[in-house]
Amino acid sequence: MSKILDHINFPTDLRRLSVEELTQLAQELREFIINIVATKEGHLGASLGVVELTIALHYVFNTPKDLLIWDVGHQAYGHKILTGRKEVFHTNRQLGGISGFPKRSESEYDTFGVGHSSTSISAALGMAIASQLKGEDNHHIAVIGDASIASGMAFEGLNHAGVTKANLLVILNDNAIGIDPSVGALKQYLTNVKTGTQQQDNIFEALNFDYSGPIDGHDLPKIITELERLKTVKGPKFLHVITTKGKGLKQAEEHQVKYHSPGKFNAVTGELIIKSNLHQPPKFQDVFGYTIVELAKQNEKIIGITPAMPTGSSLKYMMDELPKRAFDVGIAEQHAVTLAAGMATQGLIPFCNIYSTFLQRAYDQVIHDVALQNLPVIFCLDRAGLVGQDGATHHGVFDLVYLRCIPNLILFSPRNEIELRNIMYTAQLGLQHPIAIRYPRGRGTLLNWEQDFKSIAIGTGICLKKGAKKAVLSIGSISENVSKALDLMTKKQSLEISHYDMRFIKPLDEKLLHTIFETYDSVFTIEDGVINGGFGSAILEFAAKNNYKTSIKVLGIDDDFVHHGTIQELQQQCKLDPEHLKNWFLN
Ligand SMILES: Cc1ncc(C[n+]2csc(CCOP(=O)(O)OP(=O)(O)O)c2C)c(N)n1
Ligand SMILES: CC(=O)[C@@H](O)[C@H](O)COP(=O)(O)O
Ligand SMILES: [Mg+2]
Repeated sequence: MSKILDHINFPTDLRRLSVEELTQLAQELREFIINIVATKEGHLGASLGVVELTIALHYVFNTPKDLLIWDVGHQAYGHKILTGRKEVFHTNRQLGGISGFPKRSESEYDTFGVGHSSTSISAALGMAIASQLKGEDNHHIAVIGDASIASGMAFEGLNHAGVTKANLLVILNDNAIGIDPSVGALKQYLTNVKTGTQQQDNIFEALNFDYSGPIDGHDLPKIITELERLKTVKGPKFLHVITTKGKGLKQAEEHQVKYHSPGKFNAVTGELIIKSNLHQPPKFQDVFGYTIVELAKQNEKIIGITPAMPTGSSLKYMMDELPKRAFDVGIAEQHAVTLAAGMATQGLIPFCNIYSTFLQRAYDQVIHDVALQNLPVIFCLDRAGLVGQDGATHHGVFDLVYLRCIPNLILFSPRNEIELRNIMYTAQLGLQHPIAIRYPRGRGTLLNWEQDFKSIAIGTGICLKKGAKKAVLSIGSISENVSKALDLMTKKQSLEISHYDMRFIKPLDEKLLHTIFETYDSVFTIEDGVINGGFGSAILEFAAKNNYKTSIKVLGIDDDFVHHGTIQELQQQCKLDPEHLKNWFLN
């Protein structure tokens, strides 16, 4: 039987349908998303939850003239499929395929590039003010989730919008969960609104928004009627919509955390296709999670902090075992950093775990609140380096550069699980400075990683392999590719090359560097971050300062954004895979 979706490529097509047909389309769109995500992987629950809302928005509003902005954008799969990308949706997040997030270069319907949360209200307000100034009468709609609206940036946008006459509609997609359960007082407020037990004034009305809702976000006719009404209301408007994350797939509704981004699953039954963990090295995240619990049981000053990523970072283990000492503060990176700083002033030892890419949002807090006051906060920067399919918005490739320039901050990158454990151990023994420990997404290399702790002397690198002529200096887990590159060489070739794991980008092991520059004809540096200002730059600066004339080749990520693909594919693209490294070292 022919499907309605077969005939829908753009919103103009769906605007010809009856409301009954739209309901059928919603069913088909869900199936389409499920079928493709089941094999290609990606974010699932969020897109399933907004199927009706997506259809209603494109039905009622004149997109792309009316500007629609999806916050984070992980929920925009339906939007992509209905705006010209149905035929290429199977390439979602794959190398050379479409992005998992809205992206301006991909479609005129993607009005704003997203990936990091809570930007939609500011962006939509900016567009609305621009339209006003240009004398245009189009609509501007920000769709934001209940976890994302609790972030500082979103509040800043609401605060400004409320004193404008901008033609702005903020739609709160409230499914009462982020990746993990939503947290905080605003979440409680929204629950009270939903259950009718809210006693105080409506927050959004108090901020001068025309508030409506809460309405059932799966009731298509109701949403359409409400959006039609809102189209006629002037100034800033706020619609509160209640949805179910994972709607339409039983397992995704019942296990919303897991099905946020479930990996491969059976499209018919919803069952996950689970890869065995047996005889596999652990994920760095789990090493962090188990180690912090182990250390915290011995040292009562240790605190764990995550801004909204307890499952992803594995801080969840500590939250389960030591709930009074582990905090999920919601999507609030800036707050997480300054909260840690406050705790450190009182003698606590905060481990503040933040994805490298999301720490970008708390840069001033790292400098002003932590480093300037030299407070011994321990930053654990997860997802450092290339992260894979999330792509350009999420790669943690800038941290070495943006952290290296900050006085007082120690910067370390473990090459393996044991080094991660040992630096965590060392850090909680009592450092005189803050430290950032950056490690990658995914598995390490060791099966026997649960060894007794040994402290690491700050500012020391180590030699992993001795050779005669050339020295390769690596930082962090990319060291594994260097070892593999050496394995690809003939014995004679490999005998020429030494390999050092410098471990600390700051302070550099200057004693070791003097030995290296006095010994070898040429030096290679390698890092899984951008090279303009990172580890290689630090080595170049050292060599220049000390008048070494040795040839230095800096390997890493060029001055460009890296898009999506598997980590292996992207390493090849950046010429950081073992084969390319071998060629660099031999030529
Ligand atoms: C600044 C920032 N911090 C953290 C994240 C990771 N993250 C992506 S989606 C998400 C939860 C979003 O929840 P919500 O806004 O409620 O949307 P839902 O997934 O429920 O639709 C989080 C924490 C992010 N993308 N950006
Ligand atoms: C949309 C978003 O920001 C998160 O869902 C992110 O994709 C999580 O990344 P990990 O899968 O690496 O935890
Ligand atoms: Mg939510």
